[in-house]
Amino acid sequence: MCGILGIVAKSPANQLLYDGLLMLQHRGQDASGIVTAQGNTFHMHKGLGLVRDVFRTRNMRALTGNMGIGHVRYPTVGSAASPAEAQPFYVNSPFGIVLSHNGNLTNAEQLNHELFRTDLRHVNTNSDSEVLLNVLAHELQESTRNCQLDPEAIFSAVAGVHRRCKGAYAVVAMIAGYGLLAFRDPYGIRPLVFGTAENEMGDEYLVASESVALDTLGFRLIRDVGPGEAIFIDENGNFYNKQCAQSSSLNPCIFEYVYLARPDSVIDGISVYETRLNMGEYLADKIKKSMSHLNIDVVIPIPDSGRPCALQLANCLGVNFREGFVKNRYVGRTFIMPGQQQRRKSVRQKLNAMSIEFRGKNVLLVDDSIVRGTTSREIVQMAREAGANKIYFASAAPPVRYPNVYGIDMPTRQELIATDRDTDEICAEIDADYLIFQDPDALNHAVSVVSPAVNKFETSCFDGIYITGDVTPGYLNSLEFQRNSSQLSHYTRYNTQLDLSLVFSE
Ligand SMILES: O=P(O)(O)OC[C@H]1O[C@H](OP(=O)(O)OP(=O)(O)O)[C@H](O)[C@@H]1O
Ligand SMILES: NC(=O)CC[C@H](N)C(=O)O
Ligand SMILES: [Mg+2]
Repeated sequence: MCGILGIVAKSPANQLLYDGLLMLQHRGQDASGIVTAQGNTFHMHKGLGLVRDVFRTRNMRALTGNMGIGHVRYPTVGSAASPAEAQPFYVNSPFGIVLSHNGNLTNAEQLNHELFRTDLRHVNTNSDSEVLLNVLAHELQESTRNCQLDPEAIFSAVAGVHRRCKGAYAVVAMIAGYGLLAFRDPYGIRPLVFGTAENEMGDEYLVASESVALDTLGFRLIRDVGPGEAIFIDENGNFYNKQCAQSSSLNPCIFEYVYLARPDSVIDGISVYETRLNMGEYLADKIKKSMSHLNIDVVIPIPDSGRPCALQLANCLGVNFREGFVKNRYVGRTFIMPGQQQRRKSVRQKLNAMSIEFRGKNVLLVDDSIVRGTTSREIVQMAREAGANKIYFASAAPPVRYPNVYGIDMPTRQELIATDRDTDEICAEIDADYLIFQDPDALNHAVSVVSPAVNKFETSCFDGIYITGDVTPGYLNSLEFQRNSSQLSHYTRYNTQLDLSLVFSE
């Protein structure tokens, strides 16, 4: 779930891109990058680390031009420590294309072979996003073989991408000297919205993973890019769009609503915040039925993402809501950090329990989800150390039992705490006195009730159903094998201050 961004503005785009990436930082903490276009020239700066660490004033100055794309990375393949896999990616032919990708291709290996053997293209990293860019480049070359580059040729190239690529992809790309292209896979798994701002010189456009980037940059949300749809905005601000997939159906990833997205974003017409309140309400209903024998003194959220759900849950139960954990605002999201050791250590650095809220009380801790159990294990222990009497734990999502292959980095069953464990066993594993999970139907309802127009979701991590149809047990086994054998390189933690930035423009 990386963050992607694209802008066609009427004045320099560099600061808008930087500010927009800051708003998407929660979607990727490992690498960041920006490419701007001035005429036919791209200016690129990217590197490992947070947005604020990768870009210095001199880098920003070199990013000239009114059009650009950006990326914040949370890797699903390759290595978090590889500066070469930071995005955007660039190919020089045809025309010069740069691309930012959120998602994960499930047939990257096969495409890689095809690109090398048939399309005569070289992919230099382990990134599926570089594969995706080369497929787009090849299809664009084909679609412009006997005609000029125009929106129709571009849309025909995207249709080719849809025919060849499997998995999840929300993409922004720039074609040198032409404009900004954005598209979403035929299932619309990962989010992508666009909006406009009126300028005396004409309309400006912004495309982003989440609407929160539009809000803060002063753009008005127009709508989401549809599943399978592509939009193209030329350098002069002319807008074109087309459905490029032979068949499409909207199935947004439900985990975006549970955890990934910011609560103040609206995805596919659904307010993330509202869904989290609903999750709290539905969980309260379940608690009233199954936990009525337990005496809860206080509801305590696990910051940050557990907060809206916990608040509503406490309201519905009529129990006091208290902030028992203080969050260190300088420590990022732990779930998307690479490496279990780093994640465990960071939970302790990030959250601290105030014993006044715990001592002698029966506390109900509420989080959005339990995935590897890193947070819940530490948190329960901290609550015990702070003197809690009984510790109950509630998760706004059902148990995560299956790997995700669509852009969330949890490809192996062994890493999931719910694998081969029932609720009682998970409860024992995190050392809580009682554990309760949201039911899958209640979660679906919590999201779909906000906008009944969307009633199908990508829910594979909860039910093991992979909607793209190509994810076989054999594929999952090979993913697990690859991950287990490459764990050392994947989980190597890097020093963000090392001079690892790739600078193309200085
Ligand atoms: O069971 P786990 O593997 O620990 O994963 C689940 C936890 O990770 C996330 O928090 P995170 O710290 O990433 O971000 P947040 O501040 O948005 O809650 C999520 O909100 C849960 O707290
Ligand atoms: N989380 C994502 O969207 C990852 C994008 C891409 N697969 C990468 O690893 O860089
Ligand atoms: Mg959390």
